[in-house]
Amino acid sequence: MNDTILARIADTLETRLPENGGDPSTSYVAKLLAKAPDAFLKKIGEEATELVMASKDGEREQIVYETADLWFHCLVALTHHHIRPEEILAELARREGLSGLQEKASRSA
Ligand SMILES: N=c1c2ncn([C@@H]3O[C@H](COP(=O)(O)OP(=O)(O)OP(=O)(O)O)[C@@H](O)[C@H]3O)c2ncn1[C@@H]1O[C@H](COP(=O)(O)O)[C@@H](O)[C@H]1O
Repeated sequence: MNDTILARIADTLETRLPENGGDPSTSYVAKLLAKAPDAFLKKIGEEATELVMASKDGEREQIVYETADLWFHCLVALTHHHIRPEEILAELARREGLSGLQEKASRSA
């Protein structure tokens, strides 16, 4: 049983894939996936820009809202590529405690 919100949303998004019978006339996600990758890439670009603007303005509520939009559209992209959010969480866990500066230095070593 997938009990995190990201896993539950991913489960739903998988049902919207064209090969799983996703119907663009009843589902926003199926509409995006039917026109993959261009449709969701356009939305990711738009939502990222909206987050940049909200951050510039320092509007707390708007930052939360736009980040949710961006994360959601990233989940749609992952669904298209058959990548589960758990893989992203595992990658973040792998990086936990490793300073970005340290990691960058190790690349040039
Ligand atoms: N979390 C979301 C979610 N967040 C945002 N959105 C939609 O993403 C779109 C964001 O686009 P904008 O804010 O730019 O609004 P817009 O201008 O109307 O959008 P466009 O027509 O330009 O694409 C809106 O239509 C939102 O409703 C979402 N749509 C769906 N979900 C999840 O996905 C599930 C499946 O959705 P359907 O496939 O539509 O049933 C839902 O049950 C939710 O859990």
